[in-house]
Amino acid sequence: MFMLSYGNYVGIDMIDCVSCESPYEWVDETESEWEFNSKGRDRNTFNIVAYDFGIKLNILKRLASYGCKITVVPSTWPASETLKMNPDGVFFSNGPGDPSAVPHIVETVKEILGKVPVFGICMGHQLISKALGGKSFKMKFGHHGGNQPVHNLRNNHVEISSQNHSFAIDPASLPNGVEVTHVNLNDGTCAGIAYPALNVMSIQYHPEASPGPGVLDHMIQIIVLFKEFTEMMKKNKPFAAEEEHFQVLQEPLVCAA
Ligand SMILES: NC(=O)CC[C@H](N)C(=O)O
Repeated sequence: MFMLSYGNYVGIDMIDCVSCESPYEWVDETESEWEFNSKGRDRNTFNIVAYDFGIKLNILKRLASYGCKITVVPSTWPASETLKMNPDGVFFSNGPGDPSAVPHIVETVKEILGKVPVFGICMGHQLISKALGGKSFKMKFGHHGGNQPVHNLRNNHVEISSQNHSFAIDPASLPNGVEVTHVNLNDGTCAGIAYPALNVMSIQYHPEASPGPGVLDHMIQIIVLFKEFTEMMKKNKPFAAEEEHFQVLQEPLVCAA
C-alpha cells in the first residue's frame, strides 16, 4: 500500500497495485437483487473475459445480469491467452491512475481489438482509445460524483451519469472510423466512443453506478450500454441466427402454459 498526494500520480502505474493476481470465475451470489433481465436470462449465453484494472463489483453484477459468464483476469494477462479462451467478448474495466503509465496494457488491448467484441468503462475506455491511436490528457479538476450530464449523440438523449476520472481522451486525436458517441455537457469532453467496424464500444462514465433508488433502474437509459455489449456479442456469434429461431419455436409452448 502506498500513499500519493493529489496531482502526484501522472506517469505512475497504479493498476498493478489493485489488479487480481490470477484468473478466476466470477459468480453472482446475490442475483435476485440485481435481476435486470430475468426474461430469457441464460448465464451461459456469453463467455466473457474481464480485465481487472480495479474492477467494480457492480460492473460484474450488471454483466452477469445480462447473461455473461465472466472470467476475471489480471491486467498482465497476455492477449494470446485471452484469445485462446475463445471468448464471445472482452471487457476492460475501470481503474485508477494515468492511462499513459501502462503502455504494456495498451499493447494487450491492441492485440485484442478487432478479434472479438470489446467494451470498456472509464480506464477501460481510455486504454481502448489509446490502443486505437488516441491520446489522453490530465484534466484540471476531473469529473467526480453524480449528476454529470452527458449527451448521447446516437439517440440525442441527455443521460445523468456518475463519473470518477481525472484523465480524458482528446477526441481530435482519434483516427477516422472512431465515432464519438457521448459528450460531457459540462465541458464538452469525450464521454464515449465506438468503432463499429471493429465491434468496439467504450464509455468514460459509470453506467453500473447506483447513485439513487434501485427501483428506478429499469428507467435509467445508461444501463442499456450493458445490453448493447451483449447485442454486439450476439450478432458476432456464428450461431446467433439459429438461436433466435430456437427461441421463436419455444414461444408457443410458453403461451400455452
Ligand atoms: N474510474 C476510473 O476508471 C478512473 C479512470 C482514470 N484512472 C482516471 O482517473 O481518469
